[in-house]
Amino acid sequence: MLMINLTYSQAIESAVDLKMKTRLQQIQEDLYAKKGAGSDFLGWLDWPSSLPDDFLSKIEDTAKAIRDKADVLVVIGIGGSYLGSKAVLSALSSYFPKDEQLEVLFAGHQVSGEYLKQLLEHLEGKEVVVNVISKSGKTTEPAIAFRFLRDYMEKRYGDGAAERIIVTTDAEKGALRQLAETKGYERFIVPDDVGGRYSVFTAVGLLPIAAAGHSIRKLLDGAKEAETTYREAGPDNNPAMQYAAIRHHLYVQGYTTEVNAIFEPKLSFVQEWWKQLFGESEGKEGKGIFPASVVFTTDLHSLGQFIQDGQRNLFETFLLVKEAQQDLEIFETPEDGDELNYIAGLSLQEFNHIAHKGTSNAHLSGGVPQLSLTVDRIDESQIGHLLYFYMLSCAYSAYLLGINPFDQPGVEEYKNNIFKLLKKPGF
Ligand SMILES: O=P(O)(O)OC[C@H]1O[C@](O)(CO)[C@@H](O)[C@@H]1O
Repeated sequence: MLMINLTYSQAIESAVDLKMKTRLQQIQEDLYAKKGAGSDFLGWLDWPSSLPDDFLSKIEDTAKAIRDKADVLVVIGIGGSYLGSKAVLSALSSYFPKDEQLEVLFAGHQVSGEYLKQLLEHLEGKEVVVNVISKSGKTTEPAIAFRFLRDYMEKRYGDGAAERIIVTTDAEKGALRQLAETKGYERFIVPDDVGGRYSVFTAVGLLPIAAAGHSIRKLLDGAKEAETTYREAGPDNNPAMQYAAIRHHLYVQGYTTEVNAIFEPKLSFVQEWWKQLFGESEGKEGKGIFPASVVFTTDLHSLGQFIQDGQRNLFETFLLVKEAQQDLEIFETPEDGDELNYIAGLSLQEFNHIAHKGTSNAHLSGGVPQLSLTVDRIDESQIGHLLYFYMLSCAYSAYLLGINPFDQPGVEEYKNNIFKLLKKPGF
């Protein structure tokens, strides 16, 4: 069970006052009645509890088929079609995967010729499956990557390439859907009412996660636990509401940047996913909190200075893990040449807990308001709970700003400019 521990008492006391509680209750009512702005995109809200078993079995069977025939799965996608699975895979997989495990690699999340060329070289001599993911089916970066990967697969496997390419896209629209039909690729659907950054529990996230051998049922159990817990709870005992309320309270006082801070580097892509979720949902109409992230203790030796002493417009949210899955203990040496014997017996996780305490106190005294979210450990169910928690809280947070959490009109601006510069027909 996820715990939210809000360490900035001043913020808690005044953030969730009576007026705020009334606003949160109204948002809750509208959210579940699907009455708020963007309510056509609320498919994710009860998604974990309404997933049919045969859908999950189909994902698991396809995942097994991928593992049976491939050494490498290349997942092509960008934004919400990439970050959800990348976040979960980074959190759950070993830092140094074993050779016999399926290697999951990503493409189409940037446009680097060097990356793509080296990726194609890396695939030589390995058995490959490609999962190309795009809700719209027309995003340029993954389309470019897929053109190269498709060509590679067809040259290498001939007619057999079609059995090694899986498409995840809209049921009806988009160039990718059309291509999948023409070529006879296996298809998974991105539901109409789920936007990219809310799609981690659909086939978008689930297929790559299952292919890597993680339990999607446990992941969804965690999400389901969050779904049911936060659906009923009111502002006094609903951390998803409280996190949104405190962010909002700080925002109106001029704290316009939130720094998400972790001590476990495995969570760094959860931070990247969180940045898209909150940034793309809230950054509109001249409003929004800028989502930033740091990995401690690494960044205490770079950005720590700014957080401690720089411009006072930021607040910090620690994302903490109570128990480490694996740990090491600092041992004594007879000569004590590095002068570390004084901490002999201390585990590295204990070191991080102490580092958190020291950092938190320092930053509080530097005038940085703080929250902390704690998960018991990093496993499928806790990550499922955490991601659902963030999605729900993000909806509350955007509604508190008076913003539609589910569109991204600003993204079109740069896309149109690029198309004009590229002289794309029709632009
Ligand atoms: O899945 P698609 O349609 O390729 O979109 C990828 C990403 O691009 C965006 O539209 C922004 O560029 C995101 O909202 C989305 O997650």
